[in-house]
Amino acid sequence: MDKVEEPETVASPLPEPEMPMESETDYSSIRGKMILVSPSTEEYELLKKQLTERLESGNGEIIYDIGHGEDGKGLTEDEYNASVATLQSLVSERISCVELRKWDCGTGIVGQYLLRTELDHNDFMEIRVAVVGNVDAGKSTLLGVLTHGELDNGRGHARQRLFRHKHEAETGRTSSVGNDILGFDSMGNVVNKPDHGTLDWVKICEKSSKVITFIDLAGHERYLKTTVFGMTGHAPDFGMLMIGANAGIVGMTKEHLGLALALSVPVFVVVTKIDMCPPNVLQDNLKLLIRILKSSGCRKVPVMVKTKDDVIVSATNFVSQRLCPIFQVSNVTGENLELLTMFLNLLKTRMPSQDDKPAEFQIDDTYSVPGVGTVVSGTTLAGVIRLNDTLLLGPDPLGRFVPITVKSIHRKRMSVHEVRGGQTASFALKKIKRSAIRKGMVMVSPALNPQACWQFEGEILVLHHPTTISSRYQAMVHCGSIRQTASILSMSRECLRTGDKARVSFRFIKHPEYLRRGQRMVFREGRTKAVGNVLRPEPHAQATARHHRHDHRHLNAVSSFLNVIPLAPMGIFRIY
Ligand SMILES: Nc1nc2c(ncn2[C@@H]2O[C@H](COP(=O)(O)OP(=O)(O)OP(=O)(O)O)[C@@H](O)[C@H]2O)c(=O)[nH]1
Repeated sequence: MDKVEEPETVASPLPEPEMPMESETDYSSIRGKMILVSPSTEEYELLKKQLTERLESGNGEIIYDIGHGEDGKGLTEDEYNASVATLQSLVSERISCVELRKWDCGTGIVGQYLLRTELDHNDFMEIRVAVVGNVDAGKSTLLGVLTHGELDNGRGHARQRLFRHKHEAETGRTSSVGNDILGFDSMGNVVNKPDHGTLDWVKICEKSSKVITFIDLAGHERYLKTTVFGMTGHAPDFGMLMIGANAGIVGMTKEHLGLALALSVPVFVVVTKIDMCPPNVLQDNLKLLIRILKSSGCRKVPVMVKTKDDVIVSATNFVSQRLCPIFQVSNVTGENLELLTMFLNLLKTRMPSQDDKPAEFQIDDTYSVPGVGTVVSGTTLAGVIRLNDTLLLGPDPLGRFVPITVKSIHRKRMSVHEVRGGQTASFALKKIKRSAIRKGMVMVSPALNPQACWQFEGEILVLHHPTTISSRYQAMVHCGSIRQTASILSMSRECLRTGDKARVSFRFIKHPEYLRRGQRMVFREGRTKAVGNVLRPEPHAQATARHHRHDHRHLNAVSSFLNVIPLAPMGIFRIY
């Protein structure tokens, strides 16, 4: 296919060396390229210590720059080789050291290595990617191709494999939202090996150092409730927005992009079907996409990912910056799929494990498994939960929390002894009926002394409402895995219209919930949408109002998203 002329893209920014770490040790004496070339014994020890610290703070994985000295110059070939040899000797046996790229920066050679810790066979890093986008964008096909390693025929071949697998896996599923997994070993190789079309999740997890879980949320408007629940309740690290090259930005595309933006989930875009799209159509659709991403509402920096260098730059700057990488792929010819795979391999979780914090687990589903009993699935938000730990489960309809013991733990259907912050898991629980548990409940360490609340104060921004919202208005609150109708008790303004911001006091209508300050929330009913933060949960006994300072920045950013209105196809604000 003819390459499409570059539309008004933003050039890939030049790679920045990683920021120096905050550390108690003074590393200034080893900050220089020549040190890695031939370090003294003392310098070598400092390098080793620095590397260990960086790996720890990077959750077992970092990208190591070679040749970025203080003078900004690169290395000669010999110096580069000596530096690589030093690096390889610095890392222990259990750390893989893989060259990502090596290039001449004009003043010499520089390079980047991926260092990744090999984990025990029942441990792996976990990245959750929410897959959003309109129906027919090629989502099931892409997931089928990525996870089964076989290209599509353009008539649904890859999709069939995925569906068959899903059907077969049905009995062992751990979440009501469809999931697919892609495992990478410590060297960054894909470990998925379908056996007669079927993927064994336990085998994948055992061989993986990193597992990408795709949370399938894309689809039709009538499933928007599920999409919102998935984006709030499943705590995705990233959003993958799928767009068909021919169709462009249609249907739910903007709605899903807006939702990710409102919830501060970094998004990358995958444009599929480039093999069957006339170049001028592709170019027009990309132009519109870039215009939307760059609009004052989104304020993203779109980057067309065309080379391995673009992948590395995008992946390393994805979390901290406003980058929005855009991939253009074909599931039929396989074009650029290797770039997307490499990008997925380099993604890092946004959720620190926080091992030293008290355990917190949010429940997003419950099951009754024959022979096992009651099983809950969800995400560990902080701390470490081990087999036989006793946690407090609640709140029940009366706002109580009851002690509960963890009988067994599964991560992606694999039996494990513990689970930590940022990881999804399912627990078999002792002596409790499934009917006593509902989505939105939590299991937390007794040290947290959890309190349930019927009421809370939030700060919201109304993204769309046909008329005005006033007190007693009711809508669904989505907050973490909580999904319950709440009624407005009072507001800091008399009434709210599209674009208004206010402090609002809410009351749940059915049962109390466990909320934390600062949690993101979505408030919606039909086409009415608002986003915001929980400012102050009000535990039963504590109704005294306290003054809080708020951070208005995020709401302002989302607020300016309203400027996208003129781009909306029907002239209605359909974007969060
Ligand atoms: N030529 C070509 N066809 C593709 C490509 N990707 C998907 N298709 C075809 O497009 C059709 C729709 O793909 P799906 O994967 O079902 O689309 P979807 O977004 O998952 O749709 P839903 O699952 O219904 O939400 C299928 O017939 C695929 O074979 C591609 O890159 N090139």
